[in-house]
Amino acid sequence: MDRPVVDGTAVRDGGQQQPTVTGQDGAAGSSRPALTRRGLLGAAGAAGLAVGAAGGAFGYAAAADGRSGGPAATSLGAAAVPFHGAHQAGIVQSQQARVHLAAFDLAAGVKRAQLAALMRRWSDSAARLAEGRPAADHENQIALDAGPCSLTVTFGFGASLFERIGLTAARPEALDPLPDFPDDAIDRSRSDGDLWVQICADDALVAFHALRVLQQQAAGVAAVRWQMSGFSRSPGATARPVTTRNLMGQVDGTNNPRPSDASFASKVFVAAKEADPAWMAGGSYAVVRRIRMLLDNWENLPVDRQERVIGRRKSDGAPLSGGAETTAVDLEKRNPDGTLAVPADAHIRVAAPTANGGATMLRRGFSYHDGFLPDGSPDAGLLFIAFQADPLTGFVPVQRKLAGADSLSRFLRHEASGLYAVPGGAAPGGYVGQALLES
Ligand SMILES: C=CC1=C(C)c2cc3[nH]c(cc4nc(cc5[nH]c(cc1n2)c(C)c5CCC(=O)O)C(CCC(=O)O)=C4C)c(C)c3C=C
Ligand SMILES: [Fe+2]
Repeated sequence: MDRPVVDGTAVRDGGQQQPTVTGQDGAAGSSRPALTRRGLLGAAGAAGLAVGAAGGAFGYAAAADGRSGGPAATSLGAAAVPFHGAHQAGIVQSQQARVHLAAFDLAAGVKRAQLAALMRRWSDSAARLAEGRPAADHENQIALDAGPCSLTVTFGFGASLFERIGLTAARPEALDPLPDFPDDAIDRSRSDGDLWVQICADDALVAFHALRVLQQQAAGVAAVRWQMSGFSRSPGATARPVTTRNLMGQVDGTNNPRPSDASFASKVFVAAKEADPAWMAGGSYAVVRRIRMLLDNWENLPVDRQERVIGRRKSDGAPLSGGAETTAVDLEKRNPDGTLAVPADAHIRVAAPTANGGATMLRRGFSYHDGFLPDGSPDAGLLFIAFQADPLTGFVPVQRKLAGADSLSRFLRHEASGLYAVPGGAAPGGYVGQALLES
């Protein structure tokens, strides 16, 4: 799982700060200053939104204003991420506490126009829910009283979609199936899919509400193929902003690219002038892998050996070459006995962009735990999610190398896999995928 990448990160992880409305363009400093709950509503009003008529919006608005007599909504509830923008929300923002991933397959015979109507409906609902308003239809009141809780909804298209709606020529080459990697144990029934949705929020009810609304709105057009749920650290759980940990206990996300990096946008998003096909301008490609951790084996390994598997200290995430968590890794550094400080098969050495022709991706994974297997071992691990401008120069070369040379791989099983084209963001009044579906 990976490190928060925008200013909002620090806000979320530390949990002690004021609510924010986080800009979704990902540029450094794109997080807007803290808004009060009244300010949030004021901003919504200024954008021409109908806040406060009935249902969830009224409940939230009234509570926020203190008119309902109940306690005021918290800063966590009031935090909002705009749905509209150049890029979709849910990519550059720090991980929220909860995630639902779902893939949908189109019903037989569904035409392009029906899919366009669904994408419009989904986009409209995602925009409303991200503001703490009720969905336009199929509103079930599960999230009644709650604020938006940093809800983001991100939509993607799988390779199988294009032929189904007669748009084969518009399918990006970058959506060619991922290769099989050594030791993959992929369950295809929990992989792929025509449509992909990533729903993230800092509240479990808010996240499930969005999932249920989208599922019901798709009835007759698309049905759930697979669904997975995950979690990350809750805002306020730590005394100060810190990088989150994964279920192996490692500090995870330190060396993610940051929006302030000069190459960030070109590595993560498809540039408009290079977009091929053109409808992917401002978009990204999401690689999704369900990676089970063999935790019984891992936890039997002494901590000093665990540290050599990753190449970082477990206590604070500092590289074994020295310094603190954010100190640049020195891959040449040697111990007094002449051995490499970061071993040759350490995860961070094998995965590093310098070892993979500059391959870079924005990792935004979540932990999952789905109970215990018959042998008593946890069915738990990482919902690995990586965004990049091109998976052929991002995920693919790195995973190819990891599968052969990474000492972490003997503690992992890749069990499900998906690759999705994530179109650019929608403008108000538009919908995600419009440039494809109305081409
Ligand atoms: C193909 C890409 C990657 C997969 C799959 C992957 C799985 C995976 N990683 C961890 C834990 C950590 N990964 C860390 C760093 C790191 N991982 C990748 C890529 C994949 N990881 C990259 C590119 C990097 C950064 C390398 C660098 O430049 O230093 C770390 C260290 C902290 C950090 O920088 O994030 C940890 C810890 C797990 C547990 C896992 C599968 C379950
Ligand atoms: Fe990793």
